[in-house]
Amino acid sequence: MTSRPPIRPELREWILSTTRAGHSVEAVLKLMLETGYDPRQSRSILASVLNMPVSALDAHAQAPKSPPGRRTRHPEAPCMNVDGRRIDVSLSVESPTLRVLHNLLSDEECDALIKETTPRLQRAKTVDSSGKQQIDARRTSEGMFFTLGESALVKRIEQRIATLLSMPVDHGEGLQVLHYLPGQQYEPHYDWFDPEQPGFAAITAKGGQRIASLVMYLNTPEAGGGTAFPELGLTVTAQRGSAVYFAYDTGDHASLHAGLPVQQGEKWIATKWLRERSFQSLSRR
Ligand SMILES: O=C(O)CCC(=O)C(=O)O
Ligand SMILES: [Fe+2]
Repeated sequence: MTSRPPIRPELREWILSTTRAGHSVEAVLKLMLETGYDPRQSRSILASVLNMPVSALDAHAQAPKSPPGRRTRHPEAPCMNVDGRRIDVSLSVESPTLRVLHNLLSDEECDALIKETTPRLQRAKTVDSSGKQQIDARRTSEGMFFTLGESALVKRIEQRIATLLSMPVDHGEGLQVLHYLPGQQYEPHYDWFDPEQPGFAAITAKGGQRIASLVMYLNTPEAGGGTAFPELGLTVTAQRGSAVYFAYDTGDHASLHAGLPVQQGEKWIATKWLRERSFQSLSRR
């Protein structure tokens, strides 16, 4: 293992602000070389700050431009036939783009996902402005991430989502499962990453921006626990096997949403976030 040299905070900040301002990785490397950094050192520093392997950096630097971002296909009422299932679209909103879906998952799939998750729970984390996972007081649930295609069940669900939204599986982040107990909630937030945050370049270096979310309910809480969209005055009821899908552009404030406090019983959800570009390699699947 090679240990990485410490990176001066001013240099880190300069790299982040320069890439955030739209300069390519190649241009940043060129500037570093001109300032006197040696080629190997600059690549290693840049890869570390942008949180990507040096090999990905090389591929990035050679690529003339990122491919244009893709968008999900929005499910259409009254229903979509996917994977031998009839998925009902019971509510459609156009701004923000939002769909309530019934029968996305079977009862058996919901129960099996909860069972696979239970031994691996820990306090849910959010991504901080530098791209690191952190415990967040706004989110009091417990949760965990599956890797892409981690189990046969996860793979099946991911494939169903990919077909439903017409988006390759590798544009998805790993499935996140959250567990809320009475009083626990997820306060209002956006799922897209804020370009004003210093870590934006690092968070979006792989996969680009988030473009859509799918929150799947794995059980029906006895009371509370819906997903609220305050800008719409809408609360989607958490119901086993159902889901809320919403798509957004960067800066879309109408997509503000919250997991309301569970009042009685518990709440289990699985969330799939979609990126505009390929987010991960499928080589291990
Ligand atoms: O718990 C909910 O209903 C919403 C979850 C959510 O917003 C998220 O996982 O990003
Ligand atoms: Fe969210």
